[in-house]
Amino acid sequence: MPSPRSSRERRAGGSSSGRPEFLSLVSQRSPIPPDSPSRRKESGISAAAPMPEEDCMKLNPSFLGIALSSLLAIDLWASKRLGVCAGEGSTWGSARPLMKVIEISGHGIPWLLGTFYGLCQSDSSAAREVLLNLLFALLLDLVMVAVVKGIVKRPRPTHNKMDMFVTISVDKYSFPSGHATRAALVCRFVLRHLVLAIPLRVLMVLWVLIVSVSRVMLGRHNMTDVLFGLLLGYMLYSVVEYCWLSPLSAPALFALWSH
Ligand SMILES: CC(C)=CCC/C(C)=C/COP(=O)(O)O
Repeated sequence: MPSPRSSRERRAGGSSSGRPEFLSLVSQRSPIPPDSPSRRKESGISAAAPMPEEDCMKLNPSFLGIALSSLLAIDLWASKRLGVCAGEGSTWGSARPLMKVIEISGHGIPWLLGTFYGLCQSDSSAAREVLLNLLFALLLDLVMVAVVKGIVKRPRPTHNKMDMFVTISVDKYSFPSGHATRAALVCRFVLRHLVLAIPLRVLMVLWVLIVSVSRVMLGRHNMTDVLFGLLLGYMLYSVVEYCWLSPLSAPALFALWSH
């Protein structure tokens, strides 16, 4: 009965130097190209099963790939540690009701209803213009967040309890945080278009920070979801400013709201 070693050698072409790990050394001296059919036969590698390219890439991950995976690992780890209000039994579980009030302050429904109500009640054309654009900004934000969530499909953190007030189907995904985009967008909008005293302006910025931090503390999001959300909301404001609706650019819309 042949020994396992000798049968392995026969498969490899009868020589131990035919083992694939020695091929690079052999090919330095041999005139036969390393990927020629005879070399493959010698090494026992089937011509019908070439080494998949993606396997080679896994062995040589790019610097960017390593940096991204490390960032995501740190993000998951830190977000889990910061999710101190994720459940009633969590470290800061008693602060959960307060966090949920903060959550509602950045929810789309109160902002949409409030803006719509203001629009119906306003009797100055300047106020109507600002509120109509705020309504446009809120709707644009909802659509953009839904599109990105639907494309990225990043699941919510495992420690999140899905007990949020009114959600839509894409809200099972976490990237980006809709609350963070809305808070950043509304903050830029309000600071630009409302004449507010300095303490109120500071309060507005604080509200954005509190809403953002509360998303991670509630366990709803990872930190990168919130950071990207803030960036997206900030940029969306520039789009709103660029597409600003006025009685000149959208007369039909303004005719709808004039009493
Ligand atoms: C139903 C409407 C009008 C808005 C949904 C608002 C909502 C639940 C967003 C999700 O926010 P996060 O992504 O921050 O969890």
